[in-house]
Amino acid sequence: MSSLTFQNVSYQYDAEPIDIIDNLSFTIEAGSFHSIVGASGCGKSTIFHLINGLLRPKSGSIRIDGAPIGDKKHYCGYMPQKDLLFPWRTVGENLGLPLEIIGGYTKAECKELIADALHNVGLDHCHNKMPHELSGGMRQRAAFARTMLTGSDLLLLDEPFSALDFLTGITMQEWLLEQWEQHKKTIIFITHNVDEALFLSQRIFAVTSTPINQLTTIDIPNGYHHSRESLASPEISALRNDLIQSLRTNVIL
Ligand SMILES: Nc1ncnc2c1ncn2[C@@H]1O[C@H](COP(=O)(O)OP(=O)(O)OP(=O)(O)O)[C@@H](O)[C@H]1O
Repeated sequence: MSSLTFQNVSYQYDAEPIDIIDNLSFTIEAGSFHSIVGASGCGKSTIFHLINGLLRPKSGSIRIDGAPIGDKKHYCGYMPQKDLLFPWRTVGENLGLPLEIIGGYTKAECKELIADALHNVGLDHCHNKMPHELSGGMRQRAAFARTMLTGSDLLLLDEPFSALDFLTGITMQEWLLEQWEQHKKTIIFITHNVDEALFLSQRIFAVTSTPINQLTTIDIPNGYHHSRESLASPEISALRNDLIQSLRTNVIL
């Protein structure tokens, strides 16, 4: 399991004269489920790109288990909003990608790892299918399986269910919780959807300032059952109202 620490991190895009992230510090404990919720364009994906190394902070440090990310390899799996399965590869071949990147696996080992990963997400029968033959929910499960095959303990999930219809979306939320409970990964989940964050998370980081110089922390009470019924409880309803109120102060129109 991996913990993550941002220490005084700042970032601005070269094309933009202003900071997107300004002296931001926070910690995420190993094995936890955090959501980041915030208005469109506030910098949530930028935080992910700083964690996965696509962007480098202008100042400050990002550490995994206490070590700078520059010293680490294959420390996180990243699942973007669009599944980005390669349309010319079968589902099985798509899942094999992270194994090819990491290297060192025999053909037989790859075959077994891919078969296990497909089984884990309920897609045993899809190994030889092309991505366009899958439904939206199946594609997201395949993309999640591919992210799991990075072998990383830290998973960054960027709005993975936002393009799905409502019922598929809530089914996928329940499925993701089961995956988290089973595999004990550290998950950071970006969403615009307040109820999705309340349903899934142990802690929510709300982006309530631009540039992002702090994250407003909302802790979900211990003993919360992560069920649809609990979402309607007075305690969670009060949290929902607080969260919406604080997010509204930062809407960029
Ligand atoms: N490559 C880039 N070059 C310049 N500016 C960028 C770049 N990528 C993002 N930005 C700007 O940085 C800001 C934050 O973008 P980011 O994608 O992190 O926001 P977000 O909160 O993830 O948005 P959304 O919820 O809409 O996906 C936005 O103003 C965006 O226009």
